[in-house]
Amino acid sequence: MSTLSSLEEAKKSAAYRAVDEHFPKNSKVVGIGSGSTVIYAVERIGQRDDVKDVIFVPTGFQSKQLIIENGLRLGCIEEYGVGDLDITFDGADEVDPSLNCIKGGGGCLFQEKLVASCAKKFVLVADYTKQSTALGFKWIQGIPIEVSPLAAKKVESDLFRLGAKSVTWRSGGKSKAGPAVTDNGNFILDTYFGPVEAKDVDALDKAIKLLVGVIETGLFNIADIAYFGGSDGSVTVWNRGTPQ
Ligand SMILES: O=C[C@H](O)[C@H](O)[C@H](O)COP(=O)(O)O
Repeated sequence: MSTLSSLEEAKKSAAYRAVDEHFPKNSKVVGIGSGSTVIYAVERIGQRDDVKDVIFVPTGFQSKQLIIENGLRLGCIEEYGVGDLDITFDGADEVDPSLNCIKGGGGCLFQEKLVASCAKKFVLVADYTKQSTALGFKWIQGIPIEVSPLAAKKVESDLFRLGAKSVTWRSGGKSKAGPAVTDNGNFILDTYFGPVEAKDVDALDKAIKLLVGVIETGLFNIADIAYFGGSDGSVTVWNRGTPQ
């Protein structure tokens, strides 16, 4: 009998199916995202017999460890440009029916967007709690925005001017006094704008990116397909361009 909770089972079914349906034959370079769902994607990839010569590019410390622990070949994003990765698998914090998503709940948004931007295909894996009608409807802790520590105060005031309802400096929690520090040495401002309609996501992303001091936002509009595991073991698939 499985010892996984139904939420973990949901993540696992989504990740396993996404890998089974999309891992490219004869692939050379594959991007690996971060978070708790992508763990199952890497587990499934590690079970394949055609990955010995494939290079896996991580999106931060956690995914680097995942690649190593699953006996896969580790690469680095510094070697690759747009279109050089065959595919990237990654998790998401909230996804709308147009496949816009919020990412960065685990603080890995910058490297995740970088690696996804270099891939020919970007596949999301998530559990059913991430399916949403509009970004910010369910993920109310705010869009993660990675900022240079030097500019955090300045960007915070900019974000309020852009219409943010709240800006929270992500904390290091009990294990670190002061702000959380990303794998890139930056801070994260979790910024809540209220629900963002799909047609407004791009404009909001661009407006935030223009602020001096912003490294990257957790708004992504580059996914090709999303797999959501259900609590009953089912998997729902959302495709770009197909009404959900
Ligand atoms: O920074 C973290 C990433 O964007 C994750 O992919 C995202 O938070 C989803 O994580 P999980 O699969 O644990 O829900």
